[in-house]
Amino acid sequence: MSTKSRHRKKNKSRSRSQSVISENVVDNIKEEQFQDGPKFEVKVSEIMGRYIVSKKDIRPGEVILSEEPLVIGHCTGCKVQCLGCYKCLEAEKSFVNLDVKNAAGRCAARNVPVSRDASVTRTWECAVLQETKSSSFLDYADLESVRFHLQAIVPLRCLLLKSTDPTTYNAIMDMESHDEIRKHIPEVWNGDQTNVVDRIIKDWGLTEFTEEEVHTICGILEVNCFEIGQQGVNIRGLYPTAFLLAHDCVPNTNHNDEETNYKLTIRASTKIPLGYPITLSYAYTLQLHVRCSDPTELGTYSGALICPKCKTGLVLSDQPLKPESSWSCKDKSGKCPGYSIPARSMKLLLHRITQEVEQIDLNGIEAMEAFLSKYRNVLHPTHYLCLGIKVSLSQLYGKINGYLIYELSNKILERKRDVCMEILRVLDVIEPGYTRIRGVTLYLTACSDDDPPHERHGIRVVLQERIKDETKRNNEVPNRGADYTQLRTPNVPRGYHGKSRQRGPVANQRLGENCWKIPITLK
Ligand SMILES: C[S@@+](CC[C@H](N)C(=O)[O-])C[C@H]1O[C@@H](n2cnc3c(N)ncnc32)[C@H](O)[C@@H]1O
Repeated sequence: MSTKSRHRKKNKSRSRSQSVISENVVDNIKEEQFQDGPKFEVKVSEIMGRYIVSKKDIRPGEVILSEEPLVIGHCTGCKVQCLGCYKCLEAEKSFVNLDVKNAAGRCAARNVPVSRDASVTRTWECAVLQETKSSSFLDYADLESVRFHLQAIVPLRCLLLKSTDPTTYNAIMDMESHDEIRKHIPEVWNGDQTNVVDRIIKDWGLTEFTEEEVHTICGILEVNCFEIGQQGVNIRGLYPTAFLLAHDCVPNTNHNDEETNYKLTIRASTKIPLGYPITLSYAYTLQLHVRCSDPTELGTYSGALICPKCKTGLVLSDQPLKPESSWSCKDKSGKCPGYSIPARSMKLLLHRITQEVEQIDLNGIEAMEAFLSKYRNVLHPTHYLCLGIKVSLSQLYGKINGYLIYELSNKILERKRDVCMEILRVLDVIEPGYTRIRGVTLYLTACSDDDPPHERHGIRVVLQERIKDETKRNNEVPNRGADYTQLRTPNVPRGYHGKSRQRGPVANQRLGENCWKIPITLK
């Protein structure tokens, strides 16, 4: 099971404290879902629109709602994925050989991508694709172009519901699309025009739909979809009720989707008192930087850099709510002569470092440690880029060949423990309560959530066991050694911090601690 984040709305995000709660209750919750009635009700705020609040005190771990999607399909920015099972097919040789009939990777009848395991005849839109000959536009010699075509599949699925299932279509059309805002963002609006609107109406000839209607569907998908899917299958889904959850940088729920039917279950991660908004984070919490108005990000410093002038002060945003704001050293000791960097230079610097992170091999423990060492004088230790790497390290130490738990030296075990504790300290602030990542990290440190934070040092138990064992071994021969199998890590997706990583060598070793000195040219 994977925990995924919802697409974050980029253009209008305000804090909960700004919301004005109206007494209107929208009565669209399926009461039969819970024996003792729904645990939430819908309210309307002038700022947030509809959102849900708890109708009773909810305990951590309690299921708040569980439902199947109205529609699912390829994400924007998808790979060439099967229309039925969404498996990535880009490695299929048959794509480049258009003479191969019935080859896996391409459906001979409709020319659309289909895996060996899934039949495209089961997908809703196949008849339409066949009738409109839309798949004749697919050029498998140019996979990039095929990817763009696939972006129109979910909008098409939504539009087809208009005649096949008008109730579901109306439920979808009742969601927010933010058309008025999106119209003024050319890269969004024009991208949708080319990749979806023109594709469906002009290329595929489905003239029964208006441009306005297709744009609205694009907006609805962008604002309300959840990213779902597991094991490298990245797709998006629209859910009938879950879309109502408001965003909070420190959410009080977590969610997961099931592998076969993509059923989404939302659980409370903390106690949610009666009448309190039920929230989730629209972005991965570990990647959210600049948490509303607080430049310290609630004291986690997950966006902070270390000042290149005084070497100790932290460089934070001067006005976190303004993306164009400069960043400067906030040293209060008087040691710093003053340091400031414009927003664009900061963005470029982070872009460069992010690219470097993305080059690190998914199992590259040494490369990850080298990255942390290289940037130790540049990025705060809990900067989101370092934290992402540390989440990977916490899972890799003890898990991969050459670093299996019983092979780890005391020093590396201590490193694993320290990394886990650092992650837990940040999670205590930004993702409190019962969440999957907390569970995994606690497991990795072999400690319990009941332990007070300063006593979370389960690996110490292992170290003590080992010392005892080694002492014993010195006295009693032969000895088969301590049994560390209990400490095997659960099967968690690699790089769980949610960032997909490319394989390849760690690039740009030259940057390192001197990266602040590299001239940053702005266009
Ligand atoms: C997925 S929809 C949530 C349901 C929506 N409020 C409705 O009435 O259909 C996401 C939209 O809700 C609003 N929203 C959600 N959380 C918010 C927050 N914390 N502050 C301001 N607006 C929020 C934004 O307009 C956002 O684009």
